[in-house]
Amino acid sequence: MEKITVVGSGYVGLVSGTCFADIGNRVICCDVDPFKIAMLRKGEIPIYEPGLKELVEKNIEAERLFFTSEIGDAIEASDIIYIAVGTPMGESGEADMRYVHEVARTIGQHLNRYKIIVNKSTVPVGTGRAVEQIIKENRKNRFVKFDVVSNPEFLREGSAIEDCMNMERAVIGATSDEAAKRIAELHAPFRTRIFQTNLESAEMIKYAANAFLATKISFINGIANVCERVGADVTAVSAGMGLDSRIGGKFLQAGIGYGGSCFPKDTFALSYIAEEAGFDFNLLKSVITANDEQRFVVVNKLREALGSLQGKRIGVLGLSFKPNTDDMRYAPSLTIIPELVNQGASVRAFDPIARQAARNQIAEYYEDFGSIEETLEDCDACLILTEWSEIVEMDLTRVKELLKAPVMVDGRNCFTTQKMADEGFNYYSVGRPAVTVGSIHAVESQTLSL
Ligand SMILES: NC(=O)c1ccc[n+]([C@@H]2O[C@H](COP(=O)([O-])OP(=O)(O)OC[C@H]3O[C@@H](n4cnc5c(N)ncnc54)[C@H](O)[C@@H]3O)[C@@H](O)[C@H]2O)c1
Ligand SMILES: O=c1ccn([C@@H]2O[C@H](COP(=O)(O)OP(=O)(O)O[C@H]3O[C@H](CO)[C@@H](O)[C@H](O)[C@H]3O)[C@@H](O)[C@H]2O)c(=O)[nH]1
Repeated sequence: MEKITVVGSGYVGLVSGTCFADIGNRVICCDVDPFKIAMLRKGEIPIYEPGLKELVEKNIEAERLFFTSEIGDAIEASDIIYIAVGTPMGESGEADMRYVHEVARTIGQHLNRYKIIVNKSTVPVGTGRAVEQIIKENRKNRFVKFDVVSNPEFLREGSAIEDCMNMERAVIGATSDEAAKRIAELHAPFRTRIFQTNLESAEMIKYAANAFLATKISFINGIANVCERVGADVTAVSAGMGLDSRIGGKFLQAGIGYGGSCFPKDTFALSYIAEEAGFDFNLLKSVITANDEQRFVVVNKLREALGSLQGKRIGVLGLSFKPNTDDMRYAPSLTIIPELVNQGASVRAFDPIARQAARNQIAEYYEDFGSIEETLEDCDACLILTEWSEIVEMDLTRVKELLKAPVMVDGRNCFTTQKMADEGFNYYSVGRPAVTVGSIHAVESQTLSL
């Protein structure tokens, strides 16, 4: 049993802190946000993450999980201190390190005995060394020792508990073998592979992994755009590609590009790191540009399907950057909805969970509704931006009745083209032949014969 303090109780800190508690450790999660801590103490979860509430409650009851905004006290009480604060995108694309540095100062000031400081936030190479230096400069007693370890996090929002409990690997970068061994042992109950390396490589692995996944997505979106123009079907193409184990079938779903709190900022940060180091990472820059452009594919399809967006009413289904999360950071909807409005459309929108979070960001651009039915009533077209299960499973016959005309643009390829042809929709998805019925023949790609 280790005594662990996790500084930062957001998506990563709260989930990993809870999972560390669940495998038998005594964990204090702390945060500068007193409202978050007050909620957590009552067993209320400030974010939407499936299964998290139950696991937090279980570990509070078992007296393994505690919450506080007294960060100094929490640091003094533990032997392993995890840093899990945000590293958002700075003004020039760089990772904004102010929160990590602030935590390092606080740790230095409260270094009352030997501790291992573990960085879980996604940080540029050199951060471990910088954290070490800041702690040294701030510790009151220079004889108190400590070690710094990098242990980047790979969980995905929406399946965070599952990803943490069954992690594919734990990357541990350290300058001290002893400290690395202790963090490896902490992970033993997860029965995962441990990959031990130096601080710098561990920090780089996180950015490289995210940039590679982002590259896969931009690549398949590029292939999808070609597929549309030559009459191929990207779903078949990615399935066929994925059968080659050197390629793998995961992360080859074409759509409206990646969003979320990680890929957009981490690709920018890596591009910035490369530039600072004297390397112009053109491939990565193209991945970013391709992703930005991919958002507009669905706007163009809608405009082509409807002739013009001027005066048209569009029913948007899904606002979060992916299903099973309320996170709106860099969600494609934040770009797409204002663009629809700029082109003269009015927007009605629905999201089962991210409704409030979305409203906080772009409320002036759309009206939001509590159900798919209310949203789509009398709309000129339906636009799918997130593949929430209730959207994928919606009653298409009813959808057709609600819409003025059966026009659907699907940014997530939720339905087979055959199904949509059978249902009688004019259906435009990404990288697949358009399905048209009646008089609307707007998209360049092939029409499915009915
Ligand atoms: N969200 C993910 O899916 C994910 C996955 C892997 C890695 N990461 C990385 O993990 C880090 C955290 O991401 P997140 O999504 O959990 O962020 P978040 O914004 O959800 O949470 C960060 C928390 O840190 C708190 N905080 C800020 N400064 C603090 C301080 N000085 N002391 C105590 N608390 C402080 C904030 O109040 C906030 O609650 C980032 O570097 C991110 O890139 C995120
Ligand atoms: O084939 C795919 C897979 C994903 N996406 C999109 O890519 C984005 C990111 O998806 P996902 O990776 O599932 O979500 P995140 O929760 O952002 O997780 C990523 O970012 C985290 C933060 O760094 C990492 O820890 C995870 O390993 C990494 O998958 C979303 O907008 C998805 O819609 C696609 O368009 N096509």
